[in-house]
This record gives sequence, structure tokens and C-alpha cells, in this order.
Amino acid sequence: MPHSAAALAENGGARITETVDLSPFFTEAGRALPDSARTEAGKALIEALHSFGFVKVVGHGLSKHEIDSALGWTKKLFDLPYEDKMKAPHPPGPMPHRGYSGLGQEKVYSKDDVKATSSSADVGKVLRKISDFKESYEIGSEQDPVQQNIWLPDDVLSGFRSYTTSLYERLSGVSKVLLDAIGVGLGLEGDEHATLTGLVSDRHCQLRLLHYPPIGKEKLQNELLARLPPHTDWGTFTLLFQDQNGGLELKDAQTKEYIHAEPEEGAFVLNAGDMLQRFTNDYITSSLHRVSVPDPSTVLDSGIPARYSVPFFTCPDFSHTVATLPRFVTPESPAKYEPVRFDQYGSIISKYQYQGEE
Ligand SMILES: O=C(O)CCC(=O)C(=O)O
Ligand SMILES: [Fe+2]
Repeated sequence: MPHSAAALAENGGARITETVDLSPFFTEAGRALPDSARTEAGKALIEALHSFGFVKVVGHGLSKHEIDSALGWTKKLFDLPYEDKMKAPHPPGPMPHRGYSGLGQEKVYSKDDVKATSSSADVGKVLRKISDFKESYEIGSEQDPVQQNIWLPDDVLSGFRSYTTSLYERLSGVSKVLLDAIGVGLGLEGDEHATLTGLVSDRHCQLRLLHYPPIGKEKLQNELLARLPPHTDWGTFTLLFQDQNGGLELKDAQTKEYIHAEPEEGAFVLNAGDMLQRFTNDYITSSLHRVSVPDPSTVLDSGIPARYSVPFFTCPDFSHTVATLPRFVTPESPAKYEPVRFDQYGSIISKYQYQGEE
């Protein structure tokens, strides 16, 4: 791991150390345990999400084979020649957010980036001066009536459609159990627990396959590059599988320092999105995170290796209105957010995470 090891040495190496075991929710043996085991695991989950907005999860029931397959198919896809990948091109504009985007095509911004450049006539152009050095492929539910999937012809990568469709379904199921664990950890019961179900839609989640190509030392020295700039995820929460090459970092809201989400065999990273932050009136934070490019002086002559990751974004239904749960509004913590319909929130944000040429 030359990249992350070098970066760790450089900034003191703060890492996410929180790893929670959610087997009381996910595995047969765990489910046989008394309720107190689920309460304890749920509370540990919420404690980590409250402190950092990020946590690593084990005991989620996904096998090593399942995780390796997700990363393996991702590599197979991006190993294809560019012309083949372009047989399923992401259309220009933010919607539908589906299909393949080549290097530099998508630019991710944070709300603060937009504020800082908003005096400029063309915010998108200013922010695109540093391009995102990544390629991606977006997949949604086959049942999504709003955004249809854009598939490669099956002879280009045989089995890809059926594999990724089943991965979407599998991770959608995992997300529902995670949501239950969040409810248990927050101590929600009855109607309050029921309001949680609106936070994860059957048809509006999104699976994303990502490839950050290797970068030579010279390019790192000579060009302004980002792998994935700081941003928050705007859905409910995201679960993410990454390879062993590292680079994902999140901003600690207290210290303002970026800390490393070090890859851990068998674990996925879970981070809260904007909807969970609004639902809990900031009790759970949607942390800024990024995939950084290291300082060239810390990098070996061979440059930095490729990195692959697979995030699954759980989102409410587009027509669902997310409101803060009353129990999180107190005299000490007055309401910070108006209720918002998810598609309206999405259309404000996605304007700035623009795909395609401008
Ligand atoms: O590749 C990663 O580790 C981060 C991906 C991410 O944050 C995103 O796609 O929103
Ligand atoms: Fe993200």
C-alpha cells in the first residue's frame, strides 16, 4: 500500500478505528442471541456514527467470495477497452445517473466548494479546473420508473447485467437490516421505528462501480488532479467495499483533520448521508469525505497504484419527504432542517455534481 502508507507517515496517520460487529442482526447464530445483544451492537453502531459519521462493519453476513466478486467484476468492467465501455455511455446531464462515465467526465463538489466559487459566472467550469481522475458506472434498480439502467450489450461483458442486478438486490436487503440496526441503536420503537422504513426505498438506491487508475509520479508532480474531492453523500447512508490500496478519508468534524478509512479485510465502510443527518437533526453527521491524491514527495517513483471501490447508496423513495424525528428537537438542539422531498433535495445537489461536457 505505498500510497496510503506514505500518506499515513506524512500526517500522523489518524485512522478510523471503530469497527462494529453486527452479527446479532445478520447471522443465524447472532439472531439466536437475546435482544440485549442487538441493543448493544446497535448502540455501538450509533455511537460511531454520532462521533464520526463513519464506521467499519463486520458480521454483515456477506462472504469473502461475495466481496471479492463485487471488486472482481468491477475490475473486469474497467479493464475493457474504452470503446466497449462507451457502448453504455452516461447521458449528458445529471439524470438519468446511469451507465459509464470516462475519466474526468464526472466532477464531484461539496456545498462549500460551490459557495466559495459562487461569485463566478460559471461555477461548474471553475470547479472543473481540477478534474476527477476516476471512471465510474452507475446502476439502479431494474424497477426504477424514473431512471432506467443503461446496459452494455451482453456480448461485451457476458453476465455483467445479471451479476450487478443481483448485487443491487443483495445490498438492498443488507441496507434494510442496517436500517433496523440503526433504529435499535437509537432506541426507536413503534411509530418512530416505522418512520425509518421511509428512509430506504426499494427502487431508488444506487450501485456505483469505481476505478481510480494508477497515477505516475510525474503526472502527480505536474498536474492538478483529484481522485474524488470532499463531498457528502446525499442519501440515507452508503456502504462501501474497497480494495487494499486505501485512500478514502473522512473529515473529523471536531478536529477538522482528515482521517483514513483503512481497508480492513471482510469489512465494509458505512457512512451516514444527508438524509440521516436531517432525520436526526445532526445527531448523526453526514461527514465530508474524499479519495485523496498524496503529496508527490511522499510517493515512490512507481507512482500510486489503481484503486477500485463499490459504494451502494441507500436513498429514500424520490417522492418521500424526510422530516426530523421530533425526539431530536429539544430546547438545546432546536430544529435545523425543514422537511424536504428527496427528489427536490437531489435536484438541488445534483446540479453541482454534473456529468458530461459543459
Ligand atoms: O471510492 C471511494 O472510496 C469513495 C466513493 C464515494 O465517496 C462516492 O462515490 O460518493
Ligand atoms: Fe461519497
